This record gives sequence, C-alpha cells and structure tokens, in this order.
Amino acid sequence: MASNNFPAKSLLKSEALAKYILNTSAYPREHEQLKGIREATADKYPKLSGMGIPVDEGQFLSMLLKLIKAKKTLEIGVFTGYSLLATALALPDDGHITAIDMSREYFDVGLPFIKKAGMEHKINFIESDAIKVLSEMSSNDKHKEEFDFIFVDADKTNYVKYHEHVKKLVKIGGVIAYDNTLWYGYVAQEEEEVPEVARASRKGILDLNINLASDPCMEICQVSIGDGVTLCRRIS
Ligand SMILES: C[S@@+](CC[C@H](N)C(=O)[O-])C[C@H]1O[C@@H](n2cnc3c(N)ncnc32)[C@H](O)[C@@H]1O
Repeated sequence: MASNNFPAKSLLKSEALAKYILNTSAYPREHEQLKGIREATADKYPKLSGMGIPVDEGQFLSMLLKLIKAKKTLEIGVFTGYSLLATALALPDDGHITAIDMSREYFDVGLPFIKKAGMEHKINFIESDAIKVLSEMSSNDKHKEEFDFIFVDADKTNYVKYHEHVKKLVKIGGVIAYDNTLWYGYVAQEEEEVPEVARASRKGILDLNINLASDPCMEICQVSIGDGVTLCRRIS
C-alpha cells in the first residue's frame, strides 16, 4: 500500500534496478487488460496508484498459481483489481476467486478490464469488512480447507488476525501469500526513524513476521519482490 506520504519506491532496491526489471522482463509480458487497470488506476487515483501490486509481482503470483495448479482462491484487499485479474488469468476456466474489499468503488474501476479479459465469471466480489467475512467463514466447517491459494493485501494492522482465520481456510499443501511484509524497508529500521503515518502498519507487519516464523503449521519463505511477499505453505 502507498500514499503520497510514503516513498514512491520500495527502499529495497534502487530506482534504476526496479526500472531495469520492469522494462526488461515485466512490461513486455504484461497482459493488455492488466496494463489497462494500471493506467486507469493511475488516472483515477494518482496518489494511490502504488496500492496495486507491481507488474513483476503480478507475474510472480501468476507463475506460482500455475505451478501449484490452483483452482479455488481467496483474495483479501482487491483495490482496483490488478492482483485479482492477474490471479483470474492464471486460473483454469473453471477456477474461482472469492474477492473481498470494503470498497466497491475501487473494484468498479478495474471491472471493465476484467470483463474485457473475459474473466468476470471466475470472480465473486464481496463488499465488506474482511475480518467480518473471514470470522464467519473460518467458523463454518463448509469453508475449512477450501482454498488452494489465499492472497492477503489489505489493512496491515490486522494481518495477525487474518492469519488466524485464513490458516483454517487454506488446504493442507496450499499457499497463503502476504503482501508488503518488508513494508518499504521500515521493518529493518528503528521506530523513531519511520514516518508516523507508517508506524501502525509497520507494527502489524513486524507482529505478523514474528508470528509466521514460529508457526509450526506453515513452511515459510519471504521473498523480496515488490514490497516483500511471504509465502506460507500449510503443512499441518
Ligand atoms: C493495497 S490495496 C490492495 C491492492 C490489490 N491487491 C491490487 O493489486 O490492486 C488494499 C485494499 O484493502 C482494502 N481494505 C483495507 N482494509 C480492509 C478491510 N478491513 N476489509 C476489506 N478490505 C479492506 C482497501 O479498501 C484497499 O482496496
């Protein structure tokens, strides 16, 4: 997530290196309708356009979804739908995504591109507070071990709570991916050095990272792509 108070780029790599990756391998392979979402988002929300996952991360998730042959996925934090469409494009034709965001307005910006890509039939969008929906789902046996893949990219202060719920919803052998687990590099800085606006989310991410590192039900791998993505494979 980014706002105009945050650094435009992750602190993790130089601007030149980020540009090199995007220009060399990511932009040339970007699906036309994903590009459409990216450009429409930049037009409509110039200060928020960094909220969508970067193009190289979209391609990473797409590759991962195909490798694990995911069919049923859950997305928490849709915004204008970049990661959602990247996921939909990676699933087979009978794949299905349950996508939750508290704002329908954001989703509607990306929807025409999702439709043009012929992916609408794979998506069930739920406009709601994700904690509320996940509490209901995780207490209902019908949804236990339902999903092959879960992508969490919403309010960072709730990530530990999300983990309590989604660990019950992912299949054994399935994958949960948490976005922004390096939080612009602020996780490695002292709190006083971090802008106030980023502190609460930094704390949420620090708590999640510690929690995941000691979760015996998950094999984990923290990848420094985008703003950091932690993959958790449920092992028990
Ligand atoms: C970083 S953006 C998601 C970006 C998206 N994955 C993409 O690639 O474009 C975070 C989203 O989470 C949503 N959000 C934040 N807190 C939420 C909550 N408690 N329940 C549901 N959605 C929430 C916001 O409305 C916002 O659209």
